[in-house]
Amino acid sequence: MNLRIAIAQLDFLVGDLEGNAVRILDSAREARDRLRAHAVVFPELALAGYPPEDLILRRDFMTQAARMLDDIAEQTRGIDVILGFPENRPGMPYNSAAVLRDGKIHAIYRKHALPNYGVFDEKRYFLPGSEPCVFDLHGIPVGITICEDLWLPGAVEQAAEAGARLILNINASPYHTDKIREREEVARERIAVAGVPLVYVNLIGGQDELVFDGASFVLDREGRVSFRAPEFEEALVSVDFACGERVEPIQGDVAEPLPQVESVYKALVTAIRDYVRKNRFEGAVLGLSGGIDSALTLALAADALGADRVESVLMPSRYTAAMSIEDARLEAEALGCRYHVIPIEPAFDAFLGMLEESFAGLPPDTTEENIQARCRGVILMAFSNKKRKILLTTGNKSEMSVGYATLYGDMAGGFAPLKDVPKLLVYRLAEFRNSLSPVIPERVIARPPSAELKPDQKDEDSLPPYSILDPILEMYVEFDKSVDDIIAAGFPEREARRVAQMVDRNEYKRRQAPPGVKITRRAFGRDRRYPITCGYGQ
Ligand SMILES: Nc1ncnc2c1ncn2[C@@H]1O[C@H](COP(=O)(O)OP(=O)(O)OC[C@H]2O[C@@H]([n+]3cccc(C(=O)O)c3)[C@H](O)[C@@H]2O)[C@@H](O)[C@H]1O
Ligand SMILES: Nc1ncnc2c1ncn2[C@@H]1O[C@H](COP(=O)(O)OP(=O)(O)OP(=O)(O)O)[C@@H](O)[C@H]1O
Ligand SMILES: NC(=O)CC[C@H](N)C(=O)O
Repeated sequence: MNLRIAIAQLDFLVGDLEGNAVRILDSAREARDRLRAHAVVFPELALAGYPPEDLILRRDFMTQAARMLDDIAEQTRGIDVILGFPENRPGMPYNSAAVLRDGKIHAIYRKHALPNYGVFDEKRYFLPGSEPCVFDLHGIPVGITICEDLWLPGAVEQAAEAGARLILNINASPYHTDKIREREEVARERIAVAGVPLVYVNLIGGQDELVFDGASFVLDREGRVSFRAPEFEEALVSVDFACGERVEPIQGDVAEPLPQVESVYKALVTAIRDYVRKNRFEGAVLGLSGGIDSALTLALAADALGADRVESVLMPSRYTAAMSIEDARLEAEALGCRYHVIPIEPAFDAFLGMLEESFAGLPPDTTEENIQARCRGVILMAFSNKKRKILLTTGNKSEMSVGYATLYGDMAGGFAPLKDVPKLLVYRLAEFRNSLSPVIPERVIARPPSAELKPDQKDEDSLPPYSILDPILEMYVEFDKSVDDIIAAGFPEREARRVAQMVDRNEYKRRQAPPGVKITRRAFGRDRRYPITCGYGQ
């Protein structure tokens, strides 16, 4: 006998209980009628979206979630529906999975392992379950587990001991580079002990600082991948199991993991697209300088939203090189995005005039540089207000780490696509995008980066070269290494200490920065929470 299971690798909008319920019912019908599946499996907390955060603390939200689950169950016929939902037991919320069958809730599993590190806060919201859930699916005992349950010994083995011959693990596992390999490795470790095949169903789509990449998969009992869904695409697909003495997955399509730079590019595109769509913006606007950060951000936005929904503004000052304006024009034209040219000199002059008397006798310094960045911020926010387009900031992770950006200037905006992308990766992403079609002039990639806020300014006047800065930052921010560790790894003491100091001192800036999407092991934002006011430092 064969068992057919549909994997629903779909995007659910956080908080949209009604919309998500409709998607679940529509997909269940499609899985039953088109795919002829015995069961359809949705991701973790599909009904609520992930992560629902403090919505879980609201009684009205939890009551409505319970009502929607009953509604879905009532309308479920001819197929088993397995889905994640927030369980409403007064004072005792659980992160649960339900098996819906023939108009009823047939079984419930409560997640055992609640992740409470990195971007996860599940202990703030949920109590841990302790019981296994094994149900009969067309004569096969099937166990359910939820996401983190796979990352620790316990729940999967317990389900197998309770008789499960197949595990369905439902997930909301966010992307970072190399995550597919990590997931499949832990899954392999678990089933090596449990000795049963496993179906892993992941969420897809962008949600604030997170992006979910899908890449759902099936492992046979030996840990071989017999199916893998594509990354960053919705999919409703079936996988078959031959059920004799053993339950064996039948070989299906195995999507190859994308090369790293391409997967980051897709993650950023997905994050921008979903942030704009889910927050109902008409499109996006950004300042286009002729530098690489804004060039890449424009390409990402155009790929995410379509060129006709993205506008750019070129705002030359007295320090802007003619080449920069020319390159910015070429970038907008190559992508087919509308652009406006608005010199900032009149506003800059007006501000200097207004401050002249108060600042008499004080030498020019970064104050004047910052006024230029803030003139641009005012203009860009006007575009955002008038056109209902989100303002994308262009700062990358290297700059955000060391505070090389102006508060209320180039940091003004609503979403920061490159916030977790180190500068050296910005270059690789630009080259990758150009390999699809040339949209960023080669000299923009080749030229040394400059903020163009004073004559002949180069980033390297204020910062170590990115070839030194980025690896130091990776050690300090992503791997929590000490300055001594960094020096021991061969970096100059002066640079190591200076970089660590800049990172520590600029927490206040990052706390005021717009959200951006996590693509590395450790991003700024909910993934790295340091005090602003802090007596510990280098
Ligand atoms: N602990 C704290 N908590 C809260 N606020 C704090 C603070 N410490 C300073 N501040 C405030 O922050 C101000 C300093 O920050 P801010 O006004 O931003 O100015 P600041 O960091 O001094 O200057 C901006 C830097 O970014 C560079 N930049 C600007 C624009 C673009 C780029 C680029 O690469 O694209 C680079 C620019 O060359 C300059 O080095 C202080 O005057 C004070 O008001
Ligand atoms: N002349 C300009 N016209 C329009 N926007 C500008 C201009 N100068 C700066 N900006 C905005 O401020 C941001 C920060 O400036 P900055 O020069 O640091 O970045 P960049 O030019 O994109 O890249 P790079 O850091 O490589 O120079 C730009 O990305 C852009 O959004
Ligand atoms: N939602 C979860 O339990 C996710 C935790 C898990 N370690 C992951 O990132 O895949």
